[in-house]
Amino acid sequence: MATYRSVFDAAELRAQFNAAGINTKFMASIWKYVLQNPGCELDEIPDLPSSAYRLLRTKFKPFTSTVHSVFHSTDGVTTKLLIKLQNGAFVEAVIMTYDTRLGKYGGKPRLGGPRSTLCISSQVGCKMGCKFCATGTMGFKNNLTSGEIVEQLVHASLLTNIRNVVFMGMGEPLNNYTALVEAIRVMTGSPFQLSPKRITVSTVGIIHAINKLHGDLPGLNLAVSLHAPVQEIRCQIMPSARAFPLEKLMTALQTYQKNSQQKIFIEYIMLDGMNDEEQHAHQLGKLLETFQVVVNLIPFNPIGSSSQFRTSSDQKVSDFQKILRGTYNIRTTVRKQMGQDISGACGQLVVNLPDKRTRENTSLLTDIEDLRI
Ligand SMILES: C[S@@+](CC[C@H](N)C(=O)[O-])C[C@H]1O[C@@H](n2cnc3c(N)ncnc32)[C@H](O)[C@@H]1O
Ligand code: SF4
Repeated sequence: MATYRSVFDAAELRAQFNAAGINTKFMASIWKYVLQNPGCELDEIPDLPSSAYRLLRTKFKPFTSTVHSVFHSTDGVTTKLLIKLQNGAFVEAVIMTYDTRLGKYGGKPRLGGPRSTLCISSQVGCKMGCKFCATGTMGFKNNLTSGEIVEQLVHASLLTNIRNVVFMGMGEPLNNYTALVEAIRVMTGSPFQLSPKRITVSTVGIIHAINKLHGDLPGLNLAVSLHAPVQEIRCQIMPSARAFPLEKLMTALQTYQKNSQQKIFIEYIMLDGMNDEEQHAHQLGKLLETFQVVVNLIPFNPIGSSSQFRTSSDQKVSDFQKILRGTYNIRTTVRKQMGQDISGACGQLVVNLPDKRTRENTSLLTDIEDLRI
């Protein structure tokens, strides 16, 4: 079967247009038309040169991925899209909408609220192998193309008004750097026009990529999955910490902050008895006190009965937060747990076709028209 590139694969489309002598100004109008006419054929797009139609017909598709299924969480705010890629692999994208006007839509959350956030995947699986993460247990399958990354935004935008994008789905975005940069450039350009301030890239701490990030994509938010205040604990739960030691990571973050003049988001999963004691809060406070950061304490989301981890008690989380705030004056928030019942919460994304348990516990929509408003 012939494989096609996504029209949202900007580098490929630009290269092909340049080679054929077609003005690249037509790219944005192609994207706009596809966004407004998601079922269209590329032949229908008006006012393109004939050489562009020939090229599009043979090499490109409006979409290379499809929404296989849509799951609603009973929390009323989380919706997970299971997306099938052209190579047959699946990735997941999660919409969180905080505008939950229930009732009119049969008890389902009404999407389209003003504050929908889309959590996007960058890889099928992940090779970093963090011990607390479901995606990490899959191993690495493949990188997404920039077109496949952008298509997640397009699929979600057809359902609701996406205001923020976070790269916190499956995969390590900085391990797929070229596609990530290309995808974000498309998202921040016409016709999407997302402000870089509304895009957050979350990383386990790939130092060489952090060093390039501000130069390539100024203005976006950087979130770092720190999860431990000392190298020893980090290595126990995140094997990648051996390749990217804490001390060198902090130096890279210092430089990033100096160049970007932006605060950095620090993600810290609260793992019972592992990294949630008072001494850890003080170690973290000392590590971060010279930075402009927001620390986000994340309750651990269960990833299966075999997991060696348990989430910290509310009391421990609250004590930890008090130390960071009170002693070190560090802005510290506690992340809400959402979408657990559809395995749509942080770290629960793993490629799995809808099983019986999931179908029973959630409303599975096979027709995405049900969601469109
Ligand atoms: C799935 S990762 C994807 C982005 C990137 N690879 C990273 O690690 O930052 C997004 C966030 O989910 C967190 N996470 C992973 N497993 C989790 C779990 N079981 N419970 C809560 N958060 C988890 C990660 O540590 C990270 O902060
Ligand atoms: S937490 Fe992020 S880096 Fe670690 S395995 Fe999961 S997706 Fe990969």
